[in-house]
Amino acid sequence: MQPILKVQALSKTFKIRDRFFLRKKFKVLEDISFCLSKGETIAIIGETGSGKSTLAKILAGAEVSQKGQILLEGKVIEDDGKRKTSCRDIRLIFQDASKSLNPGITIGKTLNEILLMNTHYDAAQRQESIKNNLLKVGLLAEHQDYYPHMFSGGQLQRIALARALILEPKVLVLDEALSSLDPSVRAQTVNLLLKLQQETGLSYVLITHHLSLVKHMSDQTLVLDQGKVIEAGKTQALFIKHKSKITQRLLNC
Ligand SMILES: Nc1ncnc2c1ncn2[C@@H]1O[C@H](COP(=O)(O)OP(=O)(O)OP(=O)(O)O)[C@@H](O)[C@H]1O
Repeated sequence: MQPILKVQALSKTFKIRDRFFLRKKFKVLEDISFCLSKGETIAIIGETGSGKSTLAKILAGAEVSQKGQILLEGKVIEDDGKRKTSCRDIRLIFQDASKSLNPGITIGKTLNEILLMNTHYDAAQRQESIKNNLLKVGLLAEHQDYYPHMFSGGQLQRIALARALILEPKVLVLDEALSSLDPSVRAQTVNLLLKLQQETGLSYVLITHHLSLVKHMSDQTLVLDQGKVIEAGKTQALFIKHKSKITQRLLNC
């Protein structure tokens, strides 16, 4: 079966200045490759600074790579640093949902603007889509009239999810998206994500420091160290048998 997402030899270099203000190149990702099937989850783990968030941003089109390809359903969407299509099929959710919401406008308006910019829906269709998406993530239709400060942390993460889902993406990239939630809200959100995955065949790229989430949610796991893949495989197998000391250290956390 053709993978929904295929990443081939993706590399990224940042230009930085060292302490003597000299220009230096810093390789943050080197030759990253993986495949993700429809309805599957891949976890990306690694020590701090290993390049996980940079990879998440590149996948979602918020940052560009320098080399390598990203293919979605067999079609090249990024080729050696050139993004070919819009990023509505791969959506990113990060840790603090409130930071990405405009505090001055209601949730309904935020969702409506996304639909206005990305679809040809008329007003009635947009209203229907907003209502359905809020219900899909376990919120109420009335919540569209609320402002971001009127929600709890868990509800804000659900809004981030509704905002990501409203354009019917194929892949969701969850960059520590569940980390700031307290354990019971996190468990509810995980169940919601798994239910959505079962119902719609969504695929997830899960970036997290929480090993219990990796075990519970992911089919395969990729271990990054200093921008390189040092180990990859089926999650269950990787937890039982791994070769690298870094993986050992991460799994013992
Ligand atoms: N825009 C940038 N310019 C220069 N260096 C950057 C930039 N963004 C990230 N980096 C560097 O790239 C490296 C990887 O950062 P990244 O945020 O991808 O790591 P991470 O694995 O997500 O870390 P964490 O687990 O702490 O979130 C870090 O050394 C970081 O300082």
